[in-house]
Amino acid sequence: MKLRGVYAITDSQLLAGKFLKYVQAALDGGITLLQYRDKSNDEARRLREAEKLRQLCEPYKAHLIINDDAELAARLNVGVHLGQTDGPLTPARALLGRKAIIGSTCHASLDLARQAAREGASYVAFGRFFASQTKPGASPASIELLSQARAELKLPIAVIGGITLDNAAPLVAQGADLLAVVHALFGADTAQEVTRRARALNALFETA
Ligand SMILES: Cc1ncc(COP(=O)(O)OP(=O)(O)O)c(N)n1
Ligand SMILES: Cc1nc(C(=O)O)sc1CCOP(=O)(O)O
Ligand SMILES: [Mg+2]
Repeated sequence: MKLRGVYAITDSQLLAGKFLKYVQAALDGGITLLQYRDKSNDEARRLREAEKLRQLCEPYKAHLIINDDAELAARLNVGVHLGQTDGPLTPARALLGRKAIIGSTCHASLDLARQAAREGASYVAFGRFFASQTKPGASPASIELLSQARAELKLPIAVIGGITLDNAAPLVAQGADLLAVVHALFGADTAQEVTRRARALNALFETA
């Protein structure tokens, strides 16, 4: 399975009232991964929404990833993204099986990425590369780190944090495989614009 392209991440506040419509629009735009990121404790709603997203993803062959919650991912037989305080990778891999996509937040640290690779991650994520409206407090990462990581790591590399159509090209040129975006996609005024932006971000991989 090739992990390359646009990695759309949901935001429950930003998508209020248009959640499924905008996700469908992103899928129409050809996203590779969709992350369900909901920071609430409403387990029933989280299960319902994640199930719906899995159904939506299926005909597009896009992969659903659950943020933070390996148990929910196991329940739905989909992937998970784990940050440094979201639980260890090794038991998540044992729980989800060898084929599951498991991502790991590595901030700006090659050491964390090496460790994630040893512990069975499917991809590593570095960020934030630019100022982020979604997560303004995220710690910064530099494009130099990205080229070092690319030279050393065999795993796909996701980049995140304030990524837009205007700033993403250098990240792809330095070896990013996955452009993880919230606002640059789902902050659009219309569903048609979500699709257009997803296509335009995808097109950056064709010229790289
Ligand atoms: C693709 C991707 N990269 C990084 C993150 C951030 O994960 P984390 O540090 O656990 O922070 P939260 O997203 O849980 O607030 C991510 N979700 N996805
Ligand atoms: C969830 C998240 N994690 C980050 C990190 O740096 O680890 S930045 C971020 C938010 C990404 O949203 P946007 O594309 O709107 O900036
Ligand atoms: Mg997390």
